[in-house]
Amino acid sequence: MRFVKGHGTENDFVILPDPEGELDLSGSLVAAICDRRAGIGADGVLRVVRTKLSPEVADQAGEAEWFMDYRNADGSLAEMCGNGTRVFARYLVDAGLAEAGEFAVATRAGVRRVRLAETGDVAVDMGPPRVLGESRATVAGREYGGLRVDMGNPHLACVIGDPVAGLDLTRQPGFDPGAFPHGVNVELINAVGPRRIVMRVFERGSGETRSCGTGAVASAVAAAHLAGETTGSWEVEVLGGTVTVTLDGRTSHLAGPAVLVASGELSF
Ligand SMILES: N[C@@H](CCC[C@H](N)C(=O)O)C(=O)O
Repeated sequence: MRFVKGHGTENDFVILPDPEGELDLSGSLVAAICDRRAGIGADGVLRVVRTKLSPEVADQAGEAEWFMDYRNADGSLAEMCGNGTRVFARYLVDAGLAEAGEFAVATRAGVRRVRLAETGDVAVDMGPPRVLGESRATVAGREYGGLRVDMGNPHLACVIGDPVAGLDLTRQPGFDPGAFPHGVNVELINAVGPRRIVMRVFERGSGETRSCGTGAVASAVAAAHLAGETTGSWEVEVLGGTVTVTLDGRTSHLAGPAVLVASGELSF
């Protein structure tokens, strides 16, 4: 099985080209590939398959030729992955499957438009964030209030007003299962300057990761909400670098580096 490895601000993925949809990608195979000692190691898998051959998103085939079939490191499915979409776009162009410039990608959360800049950055229109109210997360016995933000996938974005570096995110933060029946990605955020925030994230299905695109947008939305703003650009510092989130009142954009670092043959 061919694979390519890539990352967006160190949110890393194993890309599996499967244009004709022939791969039987079980949850246990995904978990084995993502294992950082016995496998390649990654936060998730991006299967590259033609949209028209994927019944769950075939209605997007008129707009997007390729479907980003995203799986978390534990093998679970997720609706959307912001950094994954950017790395997926980089792969499509490098593999000659899409023309550089602007094009659409199918995801479980709907069509997302991506744009490759000459600088090497990849930007994606992430769609309108939906703010669903407030909730609470518990980290190492301490409760934090946060905003529930739906980015196609569920987020609880908590601006904690303190540095996030020392937080223990080795375990899943506590959350209200009534508010998040399918689990949640939890962001802990500190505002460090005008429209500049530092974020750490515990991802549903992957644990703490060094970046999360949907989480960065949810975090910018939470910081904006607290500041009484609805539009503007936020620099979001994550463990793996910095991404830029732009909110325009209608939709949201995520931009940052997306690179491919290796390719090879899997013997699973
Ligand atoms: N890292 C991703 C989000 C991946 C999915 C998430 N773990 C979930 O289960 O919703 C991103 O960059 O958005």
